[in-house]
Amino acid sequence: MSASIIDGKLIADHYRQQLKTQIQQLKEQGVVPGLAVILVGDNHASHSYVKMKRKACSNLGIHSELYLYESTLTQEELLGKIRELNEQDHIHGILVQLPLPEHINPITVIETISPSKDVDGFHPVSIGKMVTNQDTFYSCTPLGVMKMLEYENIPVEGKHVVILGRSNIVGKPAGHLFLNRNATVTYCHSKTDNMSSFTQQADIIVSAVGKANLIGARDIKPGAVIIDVGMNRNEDGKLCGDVNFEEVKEKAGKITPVPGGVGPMTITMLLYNTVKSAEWAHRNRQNG
Ligand SMILES: Nc1nc(=O)c2c([nH]1)NC[C@@H]1CN(c3ccc(C(=O)N[C@@H](CCC(=O)O)C(=O)O)cc3)C=[N+]21
Repeated sequence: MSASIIDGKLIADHYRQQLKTQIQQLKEQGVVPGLAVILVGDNHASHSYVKMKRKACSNLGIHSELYLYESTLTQEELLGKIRELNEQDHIHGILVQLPLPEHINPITVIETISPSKDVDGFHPVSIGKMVTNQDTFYSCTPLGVMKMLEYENIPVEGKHVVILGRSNIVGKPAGHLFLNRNATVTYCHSKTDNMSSFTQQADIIVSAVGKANLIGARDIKPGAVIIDVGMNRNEDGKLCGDVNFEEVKEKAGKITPVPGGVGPMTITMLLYNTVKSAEWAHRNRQNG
């Protein structure tokens, strides 16, 4: 029995259609959702991601502004720009593309973004609300994973979810979103002894490590749901995830490919958070 492949592009399109309707309704009330994207330096991958994000915005009718800076930009200059954008009513989301140059402290930068415009869900206020199961902006990749499972009608409550990786932007928040949905969560990371003994018990595996072929068929339970958040290049320079797809798909129940899995959902959730922010701002203004 071969796994069914979860089509991230198709699911992303489904949610983008929903967003289109919401954006239309906002526009009828005179509100255009606005996203400011800040990119510092000339990291090639960052430029290509930012391009994808802005294209997705323009396809949906979200206003986007790009602020491009040389890597010599000072931290104070960057903070100044963020403070300016915090004050602008037509900007509902501020995204500072990571990674930043060495001389800029990403924690300070993230903390300068107004929590009401933190569409990446990286601000400590957003994280605190997520951990205490309150409504807030959730980190886009973990949120995209949850929305994918929802679309596929994959049950989460009571299931054993094994998260591989504990980064602040993917692994850690993913565990909290699953916990909020009443899953039993195990985190594995670089110091975990015998990782395979955990993954073999998982109903759902979310891998966000960044190591090609980390997960093989022997590491999973038959029928398990495999969500691959890894982004690696294999020997021939092709994009691949953490999972040995060809091998694992013969044993898994459902599996996401790379590319065309979680990636398109990440961008869709950025749009989702931006629209949510515009709706909140509009409602707050109406309620004075
Ligand atoms: N402040 C900030 N917020 C981010 O959300 C953020 C960031 N910084 N820095 C970099 C990472 C990376 N990231 C991706 C988004 C979409 C795809 C994506 O759509 N990938 C496509 C393939 C793209 C390709 O072909 O190269 C896919 O998986 O199908 C990948 C990666 C957002 N990030």
